[in-house]
Amino acid sequence: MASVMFTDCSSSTAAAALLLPSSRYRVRHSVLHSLWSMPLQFAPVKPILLRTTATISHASASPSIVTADLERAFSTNTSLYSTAMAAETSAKIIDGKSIAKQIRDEITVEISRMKDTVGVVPGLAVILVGDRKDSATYVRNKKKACESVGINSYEVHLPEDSTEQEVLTHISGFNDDPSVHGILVQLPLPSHMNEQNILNSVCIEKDVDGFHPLNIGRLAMRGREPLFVSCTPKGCIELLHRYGVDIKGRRAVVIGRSNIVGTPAALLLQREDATVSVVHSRTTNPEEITRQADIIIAAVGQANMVRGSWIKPGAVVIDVGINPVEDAKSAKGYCLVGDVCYEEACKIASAITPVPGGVGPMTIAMLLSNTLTSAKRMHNYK
Ligand SMILES: Nc1nc2c(c(=O)[nH]1)N[C@@H](CN(C=O)c1ccc(C(=O)N[C@@H](CCC(=O)O)C(=O)O)cc1)CN2
Repeated sequence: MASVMFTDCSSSTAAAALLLPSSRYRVRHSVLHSLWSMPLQFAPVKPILLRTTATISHASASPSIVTADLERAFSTNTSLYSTAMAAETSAKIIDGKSIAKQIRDEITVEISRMKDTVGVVPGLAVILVGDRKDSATYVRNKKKACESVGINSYEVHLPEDSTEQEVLTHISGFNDDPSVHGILVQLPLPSHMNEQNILNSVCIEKDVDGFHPLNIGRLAMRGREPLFVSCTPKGCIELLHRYGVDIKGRRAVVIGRSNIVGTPAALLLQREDATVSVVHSRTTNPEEITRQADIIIAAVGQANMVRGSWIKPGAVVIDVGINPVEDAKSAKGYCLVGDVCYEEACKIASAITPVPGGVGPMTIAMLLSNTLTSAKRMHNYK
């Protein structure tokens, strides 16, 4: 369970203790509050280059992105570049919801082609343990997304007090089942379970979440290829590609160093030839480091932590955070905000993901993409 913050960026660290579904990738607020909220001077610098919308619509037509990890959605040698918008104009919105829809459409076509050609239908097994409402919602959305593209889904829902061994037994069954091409265990797991043991037991050929240490290890090594890249970081990079953001040679800052987002996001950016810094709860002067970045990926789980003054004019901002904040105007009494103070950032960045509707939908789209990749690989289908 997570606390609810206030929507106003200036009071972002004042938590009101209401009980709500947890935000993702949560870190200890008390540590972050003191270490991350020191004000810094604003220093204007050069904006990053973005391709124009003409290139983006070209990108939309390409189906190639779903066929291989990190494959480029479109050629990078187009000369349609423009300088980013000036600081006083609003940032371009990086629309994860619509890109995710495009990707689902591309996957639907691929799956139908594979079924018609070799008679194989990809299968995804999902294991959910416990009664967290947010996890149940994510699993439901994953099942719906599978249905929408033609992937078979198999769900095991275990009670909160299940044993680790029960989870391992189900994983072992799915590891041996040829109709299952992808296995995922919804996180977080109940605290009495050893997450590491459980994630290690998913066979790497079916590790569509990309959480197995061998897949993460391969991602970290030059000359090695992971079989799968975890879905949220992969979705972040996919958004940058599809919006024509140059990564090569750029300075990137990843805020947060979790195993499932921050660390793989930093590794992916490095593979794309960015110069990468990771800012975390023990970083001194996080604002100063972040303000040098052309590309920022914020994945820390603290509402509105990244203020406008942290952002270099023209930078591209990918906000992974999904944090509930108090909102009297909403029927639910809360709304979702990111780790970045959107109202400030959109005046300074050249492009930014919204929350909701940014990275979140991409996580599920990338899961579908990984499941398709897995089925193709197992059946040697191009
Ligand atoms: N096994 C895994 N566990 C978890 C993962 C994961 O990738 N694999 N990631 C998160 C949760 N998650 C998927 O599992 C996820 C979170 C959020 C969204 C999403 O679409 N968010 C929407 C807003 C949703 C809302 O209204 O509540 C958005 O940002 O627009 C999708 C998937 C932790 N666990």
